[in-house]
Amino acid sequence: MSILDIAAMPLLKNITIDPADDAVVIDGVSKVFKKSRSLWSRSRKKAPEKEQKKEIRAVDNVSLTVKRREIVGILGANGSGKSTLIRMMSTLLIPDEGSVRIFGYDVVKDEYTVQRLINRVSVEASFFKKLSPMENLIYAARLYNMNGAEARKRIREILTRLGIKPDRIDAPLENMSRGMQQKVAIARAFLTSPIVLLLDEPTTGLDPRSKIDVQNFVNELRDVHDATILITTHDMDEAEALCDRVAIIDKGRIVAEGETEALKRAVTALHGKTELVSMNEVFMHYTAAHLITEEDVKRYGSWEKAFEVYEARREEEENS
Ligand SMILES: Nc1ncnc2c1ncn2[C@@H]1O[C@H](COP(=O)(O)OP(=O)(O)OP(=O)(O)O)[C@@H](O)[C@H]1O
Repeated sequence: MSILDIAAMPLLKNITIDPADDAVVIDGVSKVFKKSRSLWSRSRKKAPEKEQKKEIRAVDNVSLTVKRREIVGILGANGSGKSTLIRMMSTLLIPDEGSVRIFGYDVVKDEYTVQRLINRVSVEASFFKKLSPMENLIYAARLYNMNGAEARKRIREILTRLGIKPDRIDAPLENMSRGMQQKVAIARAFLTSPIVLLLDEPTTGLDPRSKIDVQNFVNELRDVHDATILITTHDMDEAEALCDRVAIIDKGRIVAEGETEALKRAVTALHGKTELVSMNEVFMHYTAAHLITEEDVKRYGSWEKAFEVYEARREEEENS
């Protein structure tokens, strides 16, 4: 029996899963935040106090189904709603509208069962920084009722697989780079039960070699251990290398969905090109193409540059 199969067992006792069920069913989900306006914009707009809050539809009527053993990428620019969606799937936020089901269990009604089925990895992982990766992961293993000696062996194996040198495994976490700490967060998710794994920008800040280590591990989790994986990313190469399917999200809405090859073919045809466009072009087409004019391209020198300027402007407006 492999490391991950054993890890899954104690955690999933008493939960019934039908392997024929879809792993994740998101149905018409929305989430609205109320955000205070900045002092600057308040003084400019001179709105009365009670109108000072603006509503942000972070996730807007999203529906998405993920089959068991699928790797699905959620692609979106900064602030497009990716993390909010992932947080609703992992019970950290309650949807305002719609429902999310994980193997048939509702994230609101069956919160505790869902928490045992999913694992979310994110940069803001909470660790005891004075303790070593091994100590932190042993702590996590205890929470999941794993046997100490077994856990120790598995932790060493996973950390080594992720490229953490043996002498760093027992040294304080606070002395490690952000990228290395990110790997420890990934190891923690792999250590516990990866039935559905939610990876929130898992390789942001990692060097190319480490990115490949993580991507190989993600692939292995699906191929060998039947995990279902959702990944949020800005990295189009990663999406292409890893995902069976992607959903592009813009201002909280899914604007395109499908296999990367099919999306590339569709955008190539829409642009009347003969050579297949890149995933970057697909992304830009669905998120901003209609807003960038020929004049913008001329002014900034290239489509990509014009897109960058557009994104920066959008972020600035949002924060005002
Ligand atoms: N707790 C919150 N309170 C108020 N607004 C929020 C909150 N969380 C997110 N938002 C807003 O909701 C929108 C979507 O944010 P979200 O973090 O989901 O985007 P994202 O696609 O994950 O972005 P990034 O790639 O930068 O992490 C943004 O406008 C953000 O400012």
